[in-house]
Amino acid sequence: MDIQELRAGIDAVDNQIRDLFTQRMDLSSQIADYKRSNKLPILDRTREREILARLTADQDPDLANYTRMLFKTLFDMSRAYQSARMGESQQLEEQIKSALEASPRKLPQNVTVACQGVEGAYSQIACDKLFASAGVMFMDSFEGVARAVGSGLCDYGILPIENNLYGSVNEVYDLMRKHSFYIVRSIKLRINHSLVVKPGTTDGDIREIFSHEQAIGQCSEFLKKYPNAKVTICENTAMAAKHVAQSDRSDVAAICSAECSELYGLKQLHRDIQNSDNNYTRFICIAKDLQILEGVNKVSILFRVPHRPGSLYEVLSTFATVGVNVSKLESRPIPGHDFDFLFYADVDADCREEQTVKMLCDLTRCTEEMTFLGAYSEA
Ligand SMILES: O=C(O)C(=O)C[C@]1(C(=O)O)C=C[C@@H](O)C=C1
Repeated sequence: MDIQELRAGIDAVDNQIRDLFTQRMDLSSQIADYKRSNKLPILDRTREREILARLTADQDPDLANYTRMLFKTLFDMSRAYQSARMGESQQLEEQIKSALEASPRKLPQNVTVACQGVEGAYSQIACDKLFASAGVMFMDSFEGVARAVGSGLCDYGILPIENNLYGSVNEVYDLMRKHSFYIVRSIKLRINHSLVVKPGTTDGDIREIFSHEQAIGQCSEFLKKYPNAKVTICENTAMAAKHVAQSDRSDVAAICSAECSELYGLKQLHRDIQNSDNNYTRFICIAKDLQILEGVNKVSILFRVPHRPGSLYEVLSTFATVGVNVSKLESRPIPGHDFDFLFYADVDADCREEQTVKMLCDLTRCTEEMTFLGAYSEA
């Protein structure tokens, strides 16, 4: 066969592919309508896997790889078509616009705020800096804080998100996907830890040291001075201090703040014991509904991209196109999904600007999943 005949054959096949593609996209759009009415997510990975397995089962293995590539691209397009149909980006645009109109200008003051731990926790110190006269409700866990805000029990919640020396508080990142809440403010708190004991306890007595794992990590150099002491992790530094204060033992110590030491009647045996003086923790203030307060300059999002070359690049280039700096990019494995990761990004952008809203809408199209976590300023 000469090349002209072969090309005529390809043209005929291409016409069929185009017609079948149109037919497929039309069916996909009808599925989008069904999913919207039944509140189902666009992505159905099990269904995609089933299709790939069925189509490649009796194919030559070399060709099967190409079939997989072709169909993964078709799924990407199908999902993008569905999300445009479902108006995901339009919903986001409307949500931001109505929050800009309805939000208070500043954080209201006579409110109830959920913090994890007990009196004296660093979260409470962060809360006191953001709210002059809030009622604080203490929760057992970070998840308790997210739940208190989600259920409306508390107006706001405070959660630690990262420490510049010890890194991210992974549990809080995981909560962002599990619970629906928005970041409305963030605050950077300088953290100075002390080693505290009951009056009378001396350095030589110490056999066990209690604290939160982040504080233990931040004081790892100092802890080398106590090779014989057991280090025990607590939920929170304030809980560690309370535990030491209430213990009958005189061989225990806690790592916590100076404020906490005073609150529980303990003595600071050593101050500023953290590995570096440049020790900061960022806390986020969360609310159930989106609130965009005055002076916002940061946006946080959570997203998932397909496993194909260039998919993360596409997201990053969306930021670059509008000249937006990415101040943080963190990836977290998705529980129950092998080697599937979620990305969390903080970007320096003003949500009151049209181009930021457009950028966020573009992101809903080039990601498999995109959650807008809020627009806020950092103190
Ligand atoms: O079957 C579905 O649920 C669809 O939405 C269709 C489709 C596809 O294009 O085949 C698209 C997205 C899903 O992730 C799975 C499959």
